[in-house]
Amino acid sequence: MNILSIAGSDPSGGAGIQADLKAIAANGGYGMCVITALTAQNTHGVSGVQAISGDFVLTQLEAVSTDIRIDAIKIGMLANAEVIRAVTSWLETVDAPVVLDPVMVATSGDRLLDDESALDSLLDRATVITPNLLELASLLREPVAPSWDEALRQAQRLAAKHDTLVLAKGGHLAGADCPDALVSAGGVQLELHGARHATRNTHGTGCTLSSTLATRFAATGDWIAALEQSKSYLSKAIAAADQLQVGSGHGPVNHFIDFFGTADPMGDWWQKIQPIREEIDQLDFITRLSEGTLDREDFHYYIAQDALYLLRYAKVLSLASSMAPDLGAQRFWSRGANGILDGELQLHGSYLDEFADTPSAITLNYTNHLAASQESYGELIAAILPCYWLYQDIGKRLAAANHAEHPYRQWLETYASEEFDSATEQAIEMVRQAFEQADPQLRARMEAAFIRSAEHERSFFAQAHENRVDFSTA
Ligand SMILES: Nc1ncnc2c1ncn2[C@@H]1O[C@H](COP(=O)(O)OP(=O)(O)OP(=O)(O)O)[C@@H](O)[C@H]1O
Ligand SMILES: Cc1ncc(CO)c(N)n1
Repeated sequence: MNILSIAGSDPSGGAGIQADLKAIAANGGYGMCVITALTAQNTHGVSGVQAISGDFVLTQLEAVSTDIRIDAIKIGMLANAEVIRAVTSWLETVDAPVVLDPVMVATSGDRLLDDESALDSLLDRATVITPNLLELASLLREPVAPSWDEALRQAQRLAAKHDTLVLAKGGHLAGADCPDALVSAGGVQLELHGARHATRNTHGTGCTLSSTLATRFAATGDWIAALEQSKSYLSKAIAAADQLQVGSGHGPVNHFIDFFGTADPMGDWWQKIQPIREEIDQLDFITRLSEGTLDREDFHYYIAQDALYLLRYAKVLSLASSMAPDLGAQRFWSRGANGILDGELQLHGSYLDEFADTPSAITLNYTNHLAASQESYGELIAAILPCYWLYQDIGKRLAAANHAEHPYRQWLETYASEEFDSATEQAIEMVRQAFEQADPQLRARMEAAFIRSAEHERSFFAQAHENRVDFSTA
């Protein structure tokens, strides 16, 4: 589907044609853009506008339409009457559906159209007009609707006046709800209510919604389905906006959230290792440990290997501490290393006559993977994380099976403590922060390191029963 955006440029990338191209691509369309104006703007506001001449807007439009099939058009900022005349005359030569976002002021309050009445000539050609509450009132030359019900009546009047559909947007209303409604001359066709996300990063929501609507209509041929899909996409993009950290004012929405994970990347990782978590739960080692029927010998084999693992793991935590970007993280990983050396390993020692000195192949593989992840801090702590998170998760279930006579009572208690919960939560947060700062390549490496460690955890638990592969030297 080829979608043409006719709009202004926002060099900060969150609104205008930049937002349109991102939204069109994220929704499966091929985006094209004819630029009507250059703006100088950022997340705080607009500091300059330079309109393109009507003639050159027309030259751009003709270059596109004489060569490329256009499946839908989205119109945004038009700057002035000259540009509007150029676009209106060109539209007589094409019959694609038009979503017209009557952009008059930016989210920051800056004006983006010098003569609002000039829009009138274009409204009849639109298929859908998408005004916010202020633009709706302005197009009708009426006062701003004081309530959503009145906004719906205004939308109906505008639809009747121009024989179009009107998408009334309630983003500027006060309250927890963000309603939108598709209205025709006959009345409301579809009303959607979405939760208002608590974020100041809503720069470009209107641009994103209108270009998504054009794209989804080109794909479905149905305005109702197109609006449902568009609202759901925009809501996800707004919910994930704070992850972007672009600028210090009203930042952009997160257009590609569906490509790089759900709103919480850590939740997404946890989902991805679900099959591994299930396998661990079903291992003989875990079920027998929980029932208390695990052979002493198997338990000792595990504990001996785990002691060897922990000695190396403590070194890896110290390394993470030395690579940490801030004091809080440095202290956290260092405390983790100390906790192992002074706490967990004491417990292991209490089960063992002496520490084994030969790591199994499985133990060695896991610690080698940790050591191989030290190229960057993000990757290293992603590799470290499953050891916290899986033990905390499994620890909860094991603790539920614990009782005074349980042969492995002390071990079962260790990983179900509040301290371990809190350490796990902090470790997840450290990784989340590193992930948010990482570029896409590092994010991919972090995720791979995390999943690989989870796989090593499974093999580690399984090794007492399944494959005791020992290297002759280690
Ligand atoms: N905080 C929010 N949480 C959820 N949805 C929101 C939020 N803010 C705006 N929206 C949605 O964004 C879309 C655009 O609405 P709005 O009324 O803000 O349009 P606009 O003023 O044209 O946008 P812009 O601010 O980009 O110019 C609507 O679907 C609205 O429901
Ligand atoms: C170029 C451009 N178009 C539209 C908007 C509306 O948000 C904006 N801020 N900038």
